[in-house]
Amino acid sequence: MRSWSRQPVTSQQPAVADDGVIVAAAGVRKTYDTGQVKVDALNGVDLTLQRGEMVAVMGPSGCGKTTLLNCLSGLDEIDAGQVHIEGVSLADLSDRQRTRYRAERMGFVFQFYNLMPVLSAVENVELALLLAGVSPRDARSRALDALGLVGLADRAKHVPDELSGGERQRVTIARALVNDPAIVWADEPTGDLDSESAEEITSLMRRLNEERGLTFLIVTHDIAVGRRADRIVRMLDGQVVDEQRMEASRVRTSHVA
Ligand SMILES: Nc1ncnc2c1ncn2[C@@H]1O[C@H](COP(=O)(O)OP(=O)(O)OP(=O)(O)O)[C@@H](O)[C@H]1O
Repeated sequence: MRSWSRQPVTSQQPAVADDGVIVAAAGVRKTYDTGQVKVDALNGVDLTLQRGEMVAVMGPSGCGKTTLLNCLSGLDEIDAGQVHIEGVSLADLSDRQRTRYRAERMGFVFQFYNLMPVLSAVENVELALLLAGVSPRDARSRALDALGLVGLADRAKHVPDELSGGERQRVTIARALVNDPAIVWADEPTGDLDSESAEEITSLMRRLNEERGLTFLIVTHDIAVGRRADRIVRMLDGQVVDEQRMEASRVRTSHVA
């Protein structure tokens, strides 16, 4: 397998900008064109995230939250505007460079886990590392460390079917963390969970944010998640219409492990 390069992804730009801004988006537009209908999902979004922030994106169904997450993370291409992550303009990267950048610098958590059903928890967590050329021994050790961080060291050998919803989501968080990313994008991470598990997952993300300085952008309908964030960004009809700082949210969180 090829080795994993740590060089900047473009020659013109640094891989890491040090002004405290991790995400800078300006005038972002996205239109879905199905052939018959055009949907303006994002209508000029400006958004800045500071390194180490935990931001919740909220708003009614269909207002563009998931589209925003996909466009900011480079999963989807934008039609106008600019997105810089750590000073890197995603538009200046080839598909291959963008994929590599995502793998090296970003983690993802989705509502329905996206775990491989035939793989155990530790195998799910180490998979991306193995694909990136990390040796099996290192990958296993890092995956076990990540499972330890989310309090699941004793479930490493379990397949997803043998885990609760909250435990599965902790595996996806371990998977998102294992490459030591700069930012984690989470789309409805508590959407499939009962309220107790949702609270555990929210506390876990908060703890990882506070203890490891990990930046989170979380798309959510769950106001309990919003209350634990540093900031709630509210969207309507493809635009950011309001931002609310949650001053009291940075309190010590209980450990899940
Ligand atoms: N692949 C697609 N093709 C066409 N239209 C799409 C596509 N994805 C999203 N849309 C439309 O774009 C708009 C924004 O969708 P998006 O999923 O971003 O909203 P959302 O705020 O995340 O909604 P929800 O809270 O229900 O998940 C919606 O009108 C949706 O129907």
